[in-house]
Amino acid sequence: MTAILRLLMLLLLPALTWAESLPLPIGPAQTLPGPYMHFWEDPDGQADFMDVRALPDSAWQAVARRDASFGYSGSTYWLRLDVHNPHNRSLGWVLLIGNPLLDQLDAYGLDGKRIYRAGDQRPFDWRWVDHRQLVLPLNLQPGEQQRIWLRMQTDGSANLSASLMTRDAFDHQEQRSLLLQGLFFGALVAMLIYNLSIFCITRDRNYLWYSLFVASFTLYQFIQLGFALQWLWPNALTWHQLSFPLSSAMATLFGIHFTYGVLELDKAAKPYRWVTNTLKICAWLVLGMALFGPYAPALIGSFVLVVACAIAAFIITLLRWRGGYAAARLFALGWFVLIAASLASILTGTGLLPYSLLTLHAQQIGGLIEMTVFSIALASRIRHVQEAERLAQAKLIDQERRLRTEQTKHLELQTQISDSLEQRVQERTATLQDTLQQLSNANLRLAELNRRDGLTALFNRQTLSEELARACARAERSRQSLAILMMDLDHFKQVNDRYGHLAGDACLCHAAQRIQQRLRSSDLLARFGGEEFVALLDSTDLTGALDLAEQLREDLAQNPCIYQQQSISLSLSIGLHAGVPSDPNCGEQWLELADRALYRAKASGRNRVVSYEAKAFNDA
Ligand SMILES: Nc1nc2c(ncn2[C@@H]2O[C@H](COP(=O)(O)OP(=O)(O)OP(=O)(O)O)[C@@H](O)[C@H]2O)c(=O)[nH]1
Repeated sequence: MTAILRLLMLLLLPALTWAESLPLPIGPAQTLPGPYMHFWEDPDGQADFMDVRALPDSAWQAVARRDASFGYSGSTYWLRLDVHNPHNRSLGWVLLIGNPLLDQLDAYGLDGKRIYRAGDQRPFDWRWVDHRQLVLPLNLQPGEQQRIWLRMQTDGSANLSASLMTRDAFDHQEQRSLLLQGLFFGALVAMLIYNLSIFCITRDRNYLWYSLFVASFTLYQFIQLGFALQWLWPNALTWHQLSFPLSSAMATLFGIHFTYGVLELDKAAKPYRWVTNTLKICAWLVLGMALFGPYAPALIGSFVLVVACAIAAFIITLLRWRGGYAAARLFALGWFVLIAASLASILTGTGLLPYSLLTLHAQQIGGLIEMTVFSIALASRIRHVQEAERLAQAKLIDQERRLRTEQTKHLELQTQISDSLEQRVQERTATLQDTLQQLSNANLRLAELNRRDGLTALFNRQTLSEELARACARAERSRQSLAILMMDLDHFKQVNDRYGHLAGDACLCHAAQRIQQRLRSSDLLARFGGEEFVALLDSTDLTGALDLAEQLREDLAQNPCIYQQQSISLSLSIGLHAGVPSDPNCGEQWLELADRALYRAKASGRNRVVSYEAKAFNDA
């Protein structure tokens, strides 16, 4: 009976045990081993494998979820997993730990007594399989059951992200994964080169900040996905540890610079700049912490910074958008995607979000979308800047055109003013010249009038004196004869008395006219005073002078003055002197001699001509 019971127990034991054991999958499917796992937390991390094996079942707790995720506690976690091969052949399986940032992962029970030791704080060549993630090979014979113990210790997210699959399924998934990762990093590198090229061409610093942002984000992803330890620094473990928060903080810092520049916050209100500067300081603090501080706070600090900056950038972008900055629309979308992706990634890391391909690669997908959106936004910004430049240029051309029109108008006006000024000056000059001419003519007339007698229009006595002096000098020089006739109307007082003064004036004019018309144009006739006239005869000798004087006397005697139908008879007494002057200043003297001859004519009975002769006048 006991033997039968023992046999039954032996037969049932695998079935009972298999109830808690994970059947190894077959085909392309992969299994998440979480629900079959139990864990024991070792806060001090002091327990060794023997201690853990000796733990009672009651010490173990079921993970009870598809992935084993314990957040950022810093404890060491032991996990226990029973697997069995329910198939009739051995396929070769892989337990893939999809979190390459686990500091240490030890596995017991994989391959006899060999202990699998790996993690990103262990040299890369310790790994059994040369892979960026932690790949634990499993080989179970048909019907075989095996218990695996995993020891997980990390300062980062204690998230196992384990999945179980056949070796073939793993190889297949790996090919697909590498293709996607290649596309992902290829896209990032293309964006980096594209934006760097634009920076080199345009010298717009926003493209440099964005390029640095993309470069840091690419490095961050390269580290997070395990490529960096595999390919870049397989043995630089300390650097590898700090490089993760460092690259995250760098990406954030460059993202802040990029946002600041691209949203033109230097032109925006002060609070925008305060917020940005505070975030920059925080980014530098996290950078310092990553380089010189403990890992876990630096890592959490970098995550908090990413979320804070993404939220701040999102809000600032929205405000700028509302403020009329149209280019902010696409940036807002980019930041929103980054926030969602970062939150999903961080929440997965803390275990609050369940493990899935989407949550595992949320940051990659979000980052790629965000980078693409930013690139589009930057490209549209180029168009915006070009459009603004075109408008500014058009405005400038318009302003220049208007300026030229104004200039032309101004020039025209200036020409008009200058023309009219010139015309006015010419007119004024002409008027002035005319006035001057008139003045000169008036002066000439005045001078002429000054030389004439007002009543008879004959030369006056003053002119006679001047001309007499010139004539004497001329005659003396040329040895030509000169004659002076002094004429006086006889009994003119009686004329005045009888006919009146006006009649007397008319008689004076009549006599002047009669005498003038008998003289040559070169002779000069002047009114000497009252009813006396003097004639100055150039180149005339005594005979010629006596002859002319006689003609004058006779002419006046025969031609009375007719005044108001009255005939007024007039007679003329003439005294003369002629000869070649021996002294150029003989004028006044000769005048006196002619006057003396006139006196003699008057005394001799009037109406006669008497010539001055020295002998006859007792002057010899
Ligand atoms: N109407 C007029 N009379 C004048 C002018 N000048 C002088 N007489 C006059 O001429 C007269 C000159 O008179 P007298 O000197 O006595 O000479 P006379 O009467 O001509 O006598 P004799 O010369 O001796 O023949 C005066 O009555 C003057 O008033 C003048 O401009 N107009």
